[in-house]
This record gives sequence, C-alpha cells and structure tokens, in this order.
Amino acid sequence: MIEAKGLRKVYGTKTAVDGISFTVRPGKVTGFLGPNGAGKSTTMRMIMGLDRPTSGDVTVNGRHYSEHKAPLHQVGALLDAKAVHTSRSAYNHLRAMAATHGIPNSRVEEVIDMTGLTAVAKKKAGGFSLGMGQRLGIANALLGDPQTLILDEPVNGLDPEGVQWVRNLARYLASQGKTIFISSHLMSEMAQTADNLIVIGRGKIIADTTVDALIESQSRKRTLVRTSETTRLSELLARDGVRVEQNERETLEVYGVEPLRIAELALDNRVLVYELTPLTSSLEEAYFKLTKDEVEYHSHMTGGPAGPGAPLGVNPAGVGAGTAATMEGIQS
Ligand SMILES: Nc1ncnc2c1ncn2[C@@H]1O[C@H](COP(=O)(O)OP(=O)(O)OP(=O)(O)O)[C@@H](O)[C@H]1O
Repeated sequence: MIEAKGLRKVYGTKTAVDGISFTVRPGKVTGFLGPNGAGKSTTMRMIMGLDRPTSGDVTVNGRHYSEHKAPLHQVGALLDAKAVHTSRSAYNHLRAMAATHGIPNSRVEEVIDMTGLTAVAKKKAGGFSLGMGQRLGIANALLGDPQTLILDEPVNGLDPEGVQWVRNLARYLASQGKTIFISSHLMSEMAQTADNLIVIGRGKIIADTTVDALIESQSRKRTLVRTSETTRLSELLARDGVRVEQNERETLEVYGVEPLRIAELALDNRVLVYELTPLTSSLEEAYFKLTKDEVEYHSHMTGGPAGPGAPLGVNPAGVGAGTAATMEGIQS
C-alpha cells in the first residue's frame, strides 16, 4: 500500500508536484497517467526516498522507504532502466544487489528466468538493447519479491511479447495481493492492465478512479443505429431535439439518448431498425478529454493548424499525409 498526503515537490521556481494525496491499494494494478512533465517520475522518486518532499508525506506499507529494515522485500522499483553498471553482466549486477540485501542466489536465477534474460544474463549490461535493459530493471525490482512494485514506464522499448509479459506479470502479482503502481503513456495497454487510475496534470490529481468509471465519466452517450430509413429516423429524432450524424449509408450515430428510446420511436413510427449498438469511448479518448487543458508540451505539425477534433494539437490529416513534423516544447 502506498499512501501520499499533501505531497509536494518544488524545484527552484517549478512546482513539480503540487500537494497531492492518494492511496494505491494492494491486490490491484493502479495506473499512473499524465502528460509529459506532469510529475509522475518525481512522485515515484519521492515514494522511493530518492527525492525529499518539499512538504507532505508518503509511506509504503505504513513506513517511509528509509525506515524499512529490508526495503527490497517491501518495495521494488524500476525508475531508470539505465541505472546499472554498464561493464557488469546482468547476472553479476543482480548477484551484487542480492548479496548486499541478504537475498539468496537462487532468487537471482529465478528473476533472470522470469524476465526472459537467461540467454543474455552473462553479457555486459552496457550492450543491452532498450528492451533488454527494461527487463533487467524489472528483474532488479522483483529481486526481493516485494509487497509493492513501482514501475515507471516499464513497457518502454519492449517488443509486443514483452508488453504482454509485463501486463500478465502485473495482473498476476496483483492477484497475489501485491500493490502494483505503473506509469505509462500507452493508453490501450493501461486499459488492459490497470484496475484503477490516478491521473495527474501539472502536479495536481485530476482523476483517481477505476478505468471503467474514468471512461464513463468522459464519454458522451452515443448509439450506432442501422436502418434503411436514415432520413426518416433522423427527422423523427431531430423533432425530439436529438443530435444525429450520418457518416455511412444506412448508419446513424445518435447522441445523448438511450437505445431503448430510439427503438421505441422507431417502432411507434414503423421504421425498421436492424442494429442498435451503444458506443463507448476508448481510454485514450477519455484521457485526451480529461487532460486537454493540462498539457504543457504540445506538438505542432507543419502544414496547417490542428483540426477541432485533433487531440493535443496534432493534426491527424497531417500525420496521415506524412507531413514533416517539428516538435517544440512550450513551457507555459
Ligand atoms: N531535478 C529536477 N530539477 C528541476 N526540475 C525538475 C527536476 N525533476 C523534474 N523536474 C521538473 O518537474 C516537472 C515534473 O517532472 P517529472 O519528470 O516528474 O514528470 P513526468 O510526469 O514523469 O514526465 P514524463 O512523462 O515526461 O516522464 C517537469 O516540469 C520537470 O522538468
């Protein structure tokens, strides 16, 4: 369990984390989301005692990180996958870490096997690919079989098999009652991995809820309707003040009413409807809506302004057309 109360971190004139309070519970995977620079890594570093809060407090399993007698058994973290001796082999790196924490060599073999590093375990970590480095970082985090696991962007650089492996690992460990706290920018992955989400923007919490509730809160009720009488049904719905869009032949998107109401209206007026499907937003759509005012670093595509539906100022037409992009950080 991770508990933060009024946690705040100021670097010079920059408030990276602005007095946040949250609880990450055992038995669940909790995703930690937010735009670049929102304060996720700073929060994770404070949990691990690597950064001292300017004010407020954070504990893991009831104590500050530094107060735990055997911290590797309490909490394991992947914060910076490059933080290994590049001249040491993965095996020697893990062995050295295990030896200084009273962890037997058999556990080193176990985590090497679990993370799929067996074939490269005797090679120097400096020559590892990004994905192999991530696996070593995760092996390191798992070494003490910790009750709480903190992973900062663990799937960064992993191949699809690796991404799936992290998902299954996180879900398995949560099912064993462990506390799993993961940051990621991959929304589709988070939707499949996490039970709960904490969303942060400009150092403040903007949502602390379940994945389903977050999607629901940001979704507008929409129903896909297939009928051969689109014009007539559109007119009937418009009379009730309902917004209707037609994007394909024989297909309507109807906003803001229950499918039952659409079916009743169609039945009363003898309009044949052959499909009624409630549509839900993806986590990515919900996330964009939630954080659209919290993004500090916008991308600008050359070749025209962003369209009204374009998330984060990215013009989808420009992307599709292969337009050259310039990335520009704007600090507001
Ligand atoms: N050591 C530091 N000194 C000064 N500013 C810092 C320091 N560490 C972080 N910051 C600033 O604090 C803010 C939060 O940074 P942080 O790395 O926690 O964000 P993040 O949510 O992890 O971002 P990303 O998704 O890009 O990794 C940023 O504006 C960053 O520039």
